[in-house]
This record gives sequence, structure tokens and C-alpha cells, in this order.
Amino acid sequence: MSCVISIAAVFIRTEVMMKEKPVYIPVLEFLQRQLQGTLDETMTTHMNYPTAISRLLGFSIVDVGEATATLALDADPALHGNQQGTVHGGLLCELADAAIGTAHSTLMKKDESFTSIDIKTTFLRPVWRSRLLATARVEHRGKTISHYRCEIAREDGKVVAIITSTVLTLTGEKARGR
Ligand SMILES: CC(C)(COP(=O)(O)OP(=O)(O)OC[C@H]1O[C@@H](n2cnc3c(N)ncnc32)[C@H](O)[C@@H]1OP(=O)(O)O)[C@@H](O)C(=O)NCCC(=O)NCCSC(=O)Cc1ccccc1
Repeated sequence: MSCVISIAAVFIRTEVMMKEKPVYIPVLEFLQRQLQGTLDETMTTHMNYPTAISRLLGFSIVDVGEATATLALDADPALHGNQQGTVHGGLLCELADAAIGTAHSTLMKKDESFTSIDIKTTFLRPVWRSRLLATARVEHRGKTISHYRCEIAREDGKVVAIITSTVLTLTGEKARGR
């Protein structure tokens, strides 16, 4: 009797372990599945999405492809305002950085990571209450250094900021823990 129970227990445990075994998928597939709602709970990738900072600030990915991403934010001076009552420029810069980071992460192999090494934001128009779309695209894709451009548009379609950023791809030991 106890032998039957223990065989059954081993069978159930093995089944659970098999079900829970994480299946690695590339970052781009992970993000696309997350968007489409087809991400299985066993599927994993080597970067964290949604990122903690995006959750905190209310950014969401609305489109993603190879080296490109669009993030949305419902900007509101009541939440994101500066002393003048417009949306703070630093938030727009952060939104663009998140879009660029998402775009570049789609190129990362399992042993690779990346870090931004500069970012420049040009503010063209003020923002009050509006849904913003930040679209990032790679301009030049190097083995180690890549250059990105991002445009942020208001819901009236007008571009409010243009951002350029350089991103460094890290491999092997340099990618460990980051
Ligand atoms: C004003 C200027 C910088 C230069 O303009 P100019 O060369 O003279 O050019 P122009 O006059 O052609 O205007 C261009 C466009 O702008 C529009 N517009 C301008 N004024 C108004 C208005 N009053 N209301 C509505 N729209 C206005 C204007 O209609 C036009 O758009 P359109 O073609 O008609 O559709 C403009 O580019 C701008 O506002 N950029 C955004 C700057 C920004 O938001 N920065 C981030 C926040 S700062 C921050 O958070 C940092 C901080 C840190 C620490 C503490 C505190 C703060």
C-alpha cells in the first residue's frame, strides 16, 4: 500500500516538476507573446519585463519588433508636472530611455546585456494631459556600440521630443549580474 502511494507521489512530483521547468525563449518572442497574451507561465527570458521602473511610472509596451519598440504613457501634470505645470522633461527622457532599452533588449542573446552610455533629449513642444507614444528605432547597429533615435508624440500626433542615445552591448563576464 505504502509502495503504491510513494510511486504515485513520485509520479505526481515528476509531473509537477516537468510542468514547472522553465522554457527559455528569446527576449523578442517573450515581449511579443506578453503583448499578445500568449505567454505561458513556464516561459522565461533573461531580462525582467515589465521592468520595475516602468511599473512605477505607468509605462506600457504597445508594440515591439527587432530593434524597435513603442511605449505609451498617459501623461498628466497632476501626477507628472514640474513647477510650471507642464509634464516634467525628465519623465519624457525616462520614457524614451525605456523605449530605447526595450528596443535594444530584443537583440540580446542569452549571455548578453547592455547599458546606455549617453542620452540627449530635445524638447520641441510642451506636454500637458495627453497619451504619449515613444517610438524607438536603431539608427546604427554595431557589435558593441549601437545608436538609437526615439520620437515622442502627443495624441494630436505632434512630436514633442526627439531623443538620441548610445547603447553599449555587454557580453560574457561584463554582462554578468546586470
Ligand atoms: C518654448 C520652446 C522651448 C521654444 O519655442 P520657440 O523656439 O519659441 O518655438 P515656437 O514658439 O514655434 O514653439 C514651438 C512649439 O511649442 C509650442 N508652444 C510653445 N509655447 C507654448 C505654450 N505656452 N502653450 C502651448 N504651446 C506652446 C508652439 O505652439 C509650437 O508648437 P506648434 O508648432 O504650434 O505645434 C518650445 O520648443 C517648447 O515649449 N518646448 C518644450 C519644452 C518643455 O516642455 N520641456 C520640458 C519641461 S521643462 C522641465 O521639466 C525641466 C525642469 C527641470 C527642473 C525644474 C523645472 C523644470
